[in-house]
Amino acid sequence: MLIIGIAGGTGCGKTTVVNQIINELPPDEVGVISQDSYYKDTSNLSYEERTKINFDHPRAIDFDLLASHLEMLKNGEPIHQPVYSFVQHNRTKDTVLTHPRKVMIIEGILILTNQEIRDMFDIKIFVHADSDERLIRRVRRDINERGRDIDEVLNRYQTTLKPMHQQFIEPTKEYADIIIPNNKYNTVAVDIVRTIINERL
Ligand SMILES: Nc1ncnc2c1ncn2[C@@H]1O[C@H](COP(=O)(O)OP(=O)(O)O)[C@@H](O)[C@H]1O
Ligand SMILES: O=c1ccn([C@@H]2O[C@H](COP(=O)(O)O)[C@@H](O)[C@H]2O)c(=O)[nH]1
Repeated sequence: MLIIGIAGGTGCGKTTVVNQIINELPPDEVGVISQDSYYKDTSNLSYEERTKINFDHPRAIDFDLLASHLEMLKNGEPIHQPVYSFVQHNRTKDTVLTHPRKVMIIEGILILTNQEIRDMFDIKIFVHADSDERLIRRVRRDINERGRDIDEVLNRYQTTLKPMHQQFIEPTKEYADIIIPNNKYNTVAVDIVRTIINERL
């Protein structure tokens, strides 16, 4: 199994890059796991309390569960990947049965911050987009797809996203084997990653 980790700040285009990579690959040979699925279960908190959680700090992520799931996949066992709701700020009761594939892609803002997870990756990729570009994309996406308003997105950006990005996410760029510049759509970089995967397949 080839395990690829794709990190980068919110809105840099991780999900888009992953979709471009897997688009022309055989679906039964590639699997995707999102770090977002591994936000800790916070059902013990009220909705109001959950809105105050710092979702951009490594402690928000259940890395133990993610590590054990990756271990299971490596051993050829399927996992029940949790499903997260950005509207409820919590895990749902659903899970997605995820089978081991020849290539597993794990994407998320914080996945390179955890050494145990980092050491499981055969290839580490960091997607870079400038912070103004990421903020513009985040505003659009959170309002259109995640039920937020402009004040919520901008407040969260100033108080949490920006400092957490500087403290935890940007420094993990140094662990990357490949850095993909993604201020514009980068088909060349996507083709290179696809070629590497095809060689393995
Ligand atoms: N290179 C790009 N140029 C313009 N818009 C982009 C680019 N990459 C992604 N986007 C858009 O930006 C938003 C955030 O992208 P997404 O892939 O969800 O980022 P991430 O998963 O890193 O948060 C989406 O609406 C997506 O369509
Ligand atoms: O309940 C939640 C959980 C997380 N977030 C934000 O999501 C991004 C990470 O997702 P990307 O797709 O990589 O942007 C992170 O910055 C969290 O702040 C949220 O808004 N609500």
